[in-house]
Amino acid sequence: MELLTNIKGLNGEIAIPGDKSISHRAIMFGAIANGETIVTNFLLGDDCLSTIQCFRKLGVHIKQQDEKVIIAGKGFSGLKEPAEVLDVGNSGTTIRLLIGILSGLPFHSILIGDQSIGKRPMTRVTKPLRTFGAAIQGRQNGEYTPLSIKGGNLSGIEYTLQVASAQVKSSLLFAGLQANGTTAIIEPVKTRDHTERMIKQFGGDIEINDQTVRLNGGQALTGTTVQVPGDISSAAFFLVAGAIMPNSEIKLTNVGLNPTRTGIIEVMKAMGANLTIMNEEKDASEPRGDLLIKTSTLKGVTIAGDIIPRLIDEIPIIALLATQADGVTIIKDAEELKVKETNRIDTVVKELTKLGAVIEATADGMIIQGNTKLTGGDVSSHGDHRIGMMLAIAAMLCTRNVTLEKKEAIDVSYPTFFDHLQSLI
Ligand SMILES: O=C(O)C1=C[C@@H](OP(=O)(O)O)[C@@H](O)[C@H](O)C1
Ligand SMILES: C=C(OP(=O)(O)O)C(=O)O
Repeated sequence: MELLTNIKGLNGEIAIPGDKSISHRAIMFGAIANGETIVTNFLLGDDCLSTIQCFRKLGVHIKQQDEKVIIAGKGFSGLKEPAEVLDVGNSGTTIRLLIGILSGLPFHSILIGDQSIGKRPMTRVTKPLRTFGAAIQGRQNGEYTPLSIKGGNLSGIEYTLQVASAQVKSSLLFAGLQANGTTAIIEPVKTRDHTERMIKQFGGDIEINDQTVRLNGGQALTGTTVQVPGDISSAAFFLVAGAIMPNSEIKLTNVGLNPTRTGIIEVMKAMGANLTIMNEEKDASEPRGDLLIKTSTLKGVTIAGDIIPRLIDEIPIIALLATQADGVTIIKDAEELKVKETNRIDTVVKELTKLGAVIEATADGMIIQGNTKLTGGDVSSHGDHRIGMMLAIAAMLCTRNVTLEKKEAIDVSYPTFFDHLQSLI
């Protein structure tokens, strides 16, 4: 598609669509709890729709009407052996969390996904889940899909995460809920805590002590109402757009502000962004508020260490932000970018370079020169939603034509992205 270029300002207000991580988990907890769960502001992205389809194949009755989803939960024991293969599409969250759920269930299931999923590492979950007692097979000893799982009879374990990953932590917590005894997960670096919050919201008991999360198996959860806040990872594209475009002022409403996700706000403020948080609701099960962003004068920073998991999905758009700041920006400790929908170090560097950015890949991140003029060219999302959206924002600063290949990838997390962008012009 031809992207919009040469834009002179963005103004208006956007209600950011539901959070992807929370939408997935709302379906999963709704399915394993007893009784009805009602989810509002559910994200209608392809990834979350894949989660719904998988749980339907596991025998769960799920009614979806636009952003409202009603799940008839019957507990873990209400899940039935699927007669068909479970297809997670492009969704890493769906597959890794589902493996944890299926590990506790006494039946056989097969999990597949798209080409990108076929390259993403699964040993990070399959190895500790085997220690719980699950039988899991797959290519390269359980590293890659297709995976086959025969679960049941789990015993709780104590496990220190080898990578900072909320998907691994959550997968093991789902297994722990079904295991005999106690499960303890130790996180060297804190990652998003939506699973822990939702266990409490569904009436479960979970102890969080510094960086150790502990729960007992055999707990019964109860269905509830989940009001999904807007996704800060989606808001990030418009935060950056508002900051780097001239004559801009954008209000983003109902954005999730869970502290394990707000690294982008801290980095933008450190870079000098004219960003204000308004109408904060701190006491909700998931904190939320509105964000106001205005055209900003920015400076380069170093982004490294414990903040990385708190902004991991925002790094492609932060790279674009850095091209418009004064000075150099260095991103370190972000090797995990290599195992996302694409190798996001390579795809960011390759595609932004085509548009005129000066950016260099390093072993664990990138080095971005600031104050660069973006020109134009033919770019591709490589099938990665976050790369596609970042390029669409970059194009608005370009002086020549920009075409985007594989724009449909954006439907994974933000199907209304282009409508929202257009509404600001
Ligand atoms: O738990 C989650 O919902 C997610 C965790 C992160 O992945 P990792 O756990 O692999 O870091 C993130 O990149 C992904 O988009 C969603
Ligand atoms: C990495 C992402 O998602 P997932 O791991 O669920 O595919 C993402 O949304 O950026």
